[in-house]
Amino acid sequence: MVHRILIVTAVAAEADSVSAGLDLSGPDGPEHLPLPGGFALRRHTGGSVRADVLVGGVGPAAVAAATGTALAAASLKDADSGYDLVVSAGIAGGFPPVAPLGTVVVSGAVVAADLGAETPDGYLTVEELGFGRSSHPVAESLTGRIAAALAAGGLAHTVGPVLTVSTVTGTAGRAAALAERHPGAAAEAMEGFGVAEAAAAYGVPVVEVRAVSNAVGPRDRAAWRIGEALDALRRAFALLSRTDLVEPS
Ligand SMILES: O=C(O)c1cccc(C(=O)CC[C@H]2O[C@@H](n3cnc4c(=O)[nH]cnc43)[C@H](O)[C@@H]2O)c1
Repeated sequence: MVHRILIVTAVAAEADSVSAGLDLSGPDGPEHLPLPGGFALRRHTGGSVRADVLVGGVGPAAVAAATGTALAAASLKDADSGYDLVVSAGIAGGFPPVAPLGTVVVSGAVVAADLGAETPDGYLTVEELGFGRSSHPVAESLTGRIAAALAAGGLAHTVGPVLTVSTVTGTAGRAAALAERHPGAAAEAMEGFGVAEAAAAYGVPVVEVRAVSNAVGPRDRAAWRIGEALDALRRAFALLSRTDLVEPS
């Protein structure tokens, strides 16, 4: 049985790292498939895996639109075109000391960290406000398989909540507030929750895989390690392309 995986990144540089890691296509490289809305899939096929890589844009709204488009197009085509798993992938800020620079974070949960309300008594989530949801859990069986593959390849990694924010954290105060509100938070990025909402609408499991390019905290551009993070992302997907990620049904 062919396992069909949709991997969504924010920008082309992240998609390039994922594609370089996926050891699936022949010498001609991945097939390019246009989607409505100006989006496009890079289709990697090999063995029993079909992995479509999608550049979805920065932020939860842009990436939800792109992911929803890919999932809708697949669902309208035929029964074999749907996806078994959606992966939100890219670089991220890591919460020190949980997720150091250059390491990989696998989401134990995909959490919308600023989807709620500030009140004089503190922050309220959308659940506390009485509507919507702010977290998508990820099955331990899935995070366990991913973690085992990364460990087997000697790639340093952490499993923990990955926060989705619309504003990159740039102060120690906000980093501390997020860490207190989300115990064990491993990383923050800007797309996971948008990808997860689209995947949930189509009943497809989701997980986030992030490589840490910077620490969550006071803004320090000189300390960013984007090249190292993109290389860790490539190594992660090289290991994952040899791993059975889809739950047996
Ligand atoms: O200008 C800054 O201070 C700054 C710091 C970190 C990242 C950015 C970006 O514009 C990149 C956003 C892009 O990369 C992901 N990302 C990477 N690091 C973080 C982070 O610490 N917090 C949130 N997102 C991060 C994110 O998913 C976007 O796709 C600017």
